[in-house]
Amino acid sequence: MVRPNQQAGIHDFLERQRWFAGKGRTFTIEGIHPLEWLSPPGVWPAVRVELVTLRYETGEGDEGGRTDVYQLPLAYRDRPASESLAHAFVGEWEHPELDATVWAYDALHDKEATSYWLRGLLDERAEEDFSFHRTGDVGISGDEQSLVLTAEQSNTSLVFDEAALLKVFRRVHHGRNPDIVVHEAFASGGGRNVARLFGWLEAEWPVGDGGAKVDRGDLGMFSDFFRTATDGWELAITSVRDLYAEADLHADEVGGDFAAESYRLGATTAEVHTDLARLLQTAVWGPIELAKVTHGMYGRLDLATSLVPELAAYHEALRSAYDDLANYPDPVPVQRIHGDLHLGQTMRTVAGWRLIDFEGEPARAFAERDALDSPVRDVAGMLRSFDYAAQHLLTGTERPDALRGPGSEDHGQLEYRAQEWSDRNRAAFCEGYASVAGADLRDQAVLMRAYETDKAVYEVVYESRTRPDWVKIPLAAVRRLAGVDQEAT
Ligand SMILES: Nc1ncnc2c1ncn2[C@@H]1O[C@H](COP(=O)(O)OP(=O)(O)O)[C@@H](O)[C@H]1O
Ligand SMILES: O=P(O)(O)O[C@H]1O[C@H](CO)[C@@H](O[C@H]2O[C@H](CO)[C@@H](O)[C@H](O)[C@H]2O)[C@H](O)[C@H]1O
Repeated sequence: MVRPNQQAGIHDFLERQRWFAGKGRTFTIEGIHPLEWLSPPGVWPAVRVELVTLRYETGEGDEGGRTDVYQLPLAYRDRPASESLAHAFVGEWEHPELDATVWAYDALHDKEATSYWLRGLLDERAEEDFSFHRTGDVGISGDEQSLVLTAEQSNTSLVFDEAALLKVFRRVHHGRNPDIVVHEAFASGGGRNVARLFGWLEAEWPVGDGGAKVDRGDLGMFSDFFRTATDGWELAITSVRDLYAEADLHADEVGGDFAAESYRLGATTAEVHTDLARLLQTAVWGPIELAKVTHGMYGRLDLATSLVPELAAYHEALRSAYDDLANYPDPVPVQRIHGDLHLGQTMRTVAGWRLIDFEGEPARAFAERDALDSPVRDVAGMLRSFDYAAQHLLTGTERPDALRGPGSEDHGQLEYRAQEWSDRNRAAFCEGYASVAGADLRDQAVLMRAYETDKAVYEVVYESRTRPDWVKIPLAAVRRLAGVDQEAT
């Protein structure tokens, strides 16, 4: 039974979380299913994972009536915790099993609670409805304290002693999590460009109202933590800032030129694709599969146009990119890919580039996320990302000083430089990719245009929902891809 205080506390807590994808939509909590306790009886905080099923009552596009299951690990205390946990407070309610009034906190922020996850992995703990699986030596003792990563995430990640990372999946589903499938394939088959897998936590829970049917899925993944790494997005935008600071210089003349890194990142991406093709399934698409994939693209464009009316003006021109793909005469090799590749999914370590987060686009149905696809989708995603890195400072609140007040006449010049930075790094990435793959994907212009269009359309919806100031960036790409602005690629 869901108690009113519990329901209200969890509802409000979800709405405040960066990782909650249902923000701004009306939803009700349909059920809360607790797993077995992680903590022993009689110990505070009492800790367990609770699975919250919610239903969107109304919504935009395809959201109405859909249900989602969110993972909420809770730490119950018999009195309020210190101020430092205030941001993780979920609510206060009567707890019949604990026979007490409890103060509930998000357990992942509570250092006294998170050791149950690390110990669970090291001991390969198994209970009736959850089990930890360890795939190798983690190299830590189990007494390490956790830190929650502050990165903007769709999930929540904890670092133990800068040695192990636990990513707790917030939206859970039946079946294997694609991130674990890919890391497991690399762990067993070799391949150096992704984090080493240490293990995962899996569970089962009833579907709907506790009937006989159960879902079985992954709740979290443990991996190597790259302690020396810097996020690719941060590195790229540092280079762009350097360029703006030296607006009289060209992209190849400034100290922070990024092209050599973009080239290496292209080569790493091609290596990852080669490994994925070697380790997991591959296939070749003919006309039937191309009709299916373009059907998805037309559908996403129609939905996006209904959500963001500004797209209507480009609708027909964008469709032509998909028409060309639907009529593509040659077979198209497909394989497992990353699925949501952008600079924020890359990390530069001292030993080279690494790719993270193989879960696919957060807005996509889980059933579609492990579908085979062309590597061109990932390359197109990265090309979009270089465009974002170059453009985002010219947009909204983050404009550099040079674009504010006196001197803002420089805007045209900075726009020109931004385009130059984007072109230079997009080209370097493709050349690096070709150096390993043996083929330059820019030569596959039909595929490249269709996938880049699909991504830009996705981004228009993503930005209009999450960062309206930034929607100009993908809209500019939409105009270019529709042939309205004849800029360089
Ligand atoms: N193996 C790793 N080592 C160090 N930092 C990592 C690692 N994996 C992820 N991160 C950091 O965590 C952030 C979020 O990771 P990601 O897998 O993209 O999570 P999400 O799926 O929640 O978006 C990344 O932007 C990066 O800063
Ligand atoms: O990292 P996630 O899996 O949560 O991906 C989502 O969020 C991304 C933003 O953080 C979003 O990426 C878009 O913005 C990036 C800059 O912040 C840019 O580099 C990407 O090219 C652009 O697509 C991603 O689309 C979304 O799925």
